[in-house]
Amino acid sequence: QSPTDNAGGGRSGALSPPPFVEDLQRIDVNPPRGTRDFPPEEMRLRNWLFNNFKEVSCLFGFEEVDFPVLESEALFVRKAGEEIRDQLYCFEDRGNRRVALRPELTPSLARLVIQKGKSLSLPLKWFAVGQCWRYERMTRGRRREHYQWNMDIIGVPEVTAEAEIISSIITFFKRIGITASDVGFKVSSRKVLQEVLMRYSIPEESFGKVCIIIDKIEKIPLDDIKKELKFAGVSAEATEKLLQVLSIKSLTKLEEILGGTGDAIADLKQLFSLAEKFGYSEWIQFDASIVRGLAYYTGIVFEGFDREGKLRAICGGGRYDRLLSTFGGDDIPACGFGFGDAVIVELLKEKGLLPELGLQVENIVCALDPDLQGAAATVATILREKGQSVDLVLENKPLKWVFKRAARINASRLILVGISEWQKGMVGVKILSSGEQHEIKLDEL
Ligand SMILES: OCc1cccc(Br)n1
Repeated sequence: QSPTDNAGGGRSGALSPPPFVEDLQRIDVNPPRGTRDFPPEEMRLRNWLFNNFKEVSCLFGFEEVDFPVLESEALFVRKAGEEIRDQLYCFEDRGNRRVALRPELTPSLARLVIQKGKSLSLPLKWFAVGQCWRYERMTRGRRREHYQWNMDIIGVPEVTAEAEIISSIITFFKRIGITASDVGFKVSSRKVLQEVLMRYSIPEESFGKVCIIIDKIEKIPLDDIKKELKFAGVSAEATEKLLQVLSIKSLTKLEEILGGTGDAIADLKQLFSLAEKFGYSEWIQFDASIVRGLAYYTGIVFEGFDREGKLRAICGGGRYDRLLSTFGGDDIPACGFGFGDAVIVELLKEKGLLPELGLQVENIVCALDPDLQGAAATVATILREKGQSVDLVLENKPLKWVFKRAARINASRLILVGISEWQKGMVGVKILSSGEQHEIKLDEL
């Protein structure tokens, strides 16, 4: 709509709609179900959070990457019964291609690593912050999108990689005021389950599916878990053994049950020893029930939890040494984590740790006379070219309005462009915190 179309609206304030609009239905001005807008205040908090994600990633020497939000559906169609598959936001595009809004970032990362192939020098330390989607029936009123911070180390088979990425998350928590009294990490290894299943000759290809069933152990009745395990080919005896092992909370006990020769125990012992050296032992504990809900994990798995038990898992991750070969690539050992942007904000609210993030502008510049609007623009440009932020008053407004806006935007200085000062090549400056007022030359701004 151009300004001249102003049908009946006054010079100031909202324009009344032109005649043809009346017979249109007003659109729904809310964002689509399960999605969020980020108006300025929410966007400041989001930027604060993401800046901490990125600063920690760079502190650990990681490089930022990103991928399309839209991916081929084939990237996510794993057959292990994962919730992330059941809730895939997928459709057929106008070219009849099956596509999906990514529900996570790791498969895209794996795709890019395969695509780049031999041109990459390992190890890779990549991070990303990206919006991920799920299509969940709104019966539960949950969100359909969130932003995930991911850090991944590709090409390191040793547990030092897992120890490093856990250290990065703890560094993040400490930066934003979260302590080991607020949050802990439950750590286990899928090799624990694997060693049990192998003793009962459960085929390797059932492994991912069994883990997904076990991951639901606190979400559905135990009888349903047993039924699903039976359907997956796990005998009643094997199921009982599995459940017994899953209740173990100490490495010593686990070693008694599994024996001290397997990789599971060796990996976990090494991780806890490295935790000591990194200085974060108080943050982590062994918990055999942790399997995580993604089929592709093959080793150490972990999840961050709030010790008050009020919130869902804050973050989670683990080792995934076989993901690339599922896409036809050569396997490269890898581990990483995902950290969503919603639960952490709930935790910060709970702990009274949300930062105060008001708008801050250094200068508000105002012409005292409509004929000086051009002069005010000149002053604003001089200040901006010096790297100073300026809110330029763009209309002829009473001073009362200007002071009110200056307070709302937390301006430090009010620059008044008046005719008498301007004729001397000067402007009026008012320091808003002290009220002190003086005239200065333009080159002293
Ligand atoms: O935590 C799983 C997940 C994936 C995509 C979107 C949202 Br909301 N949540």
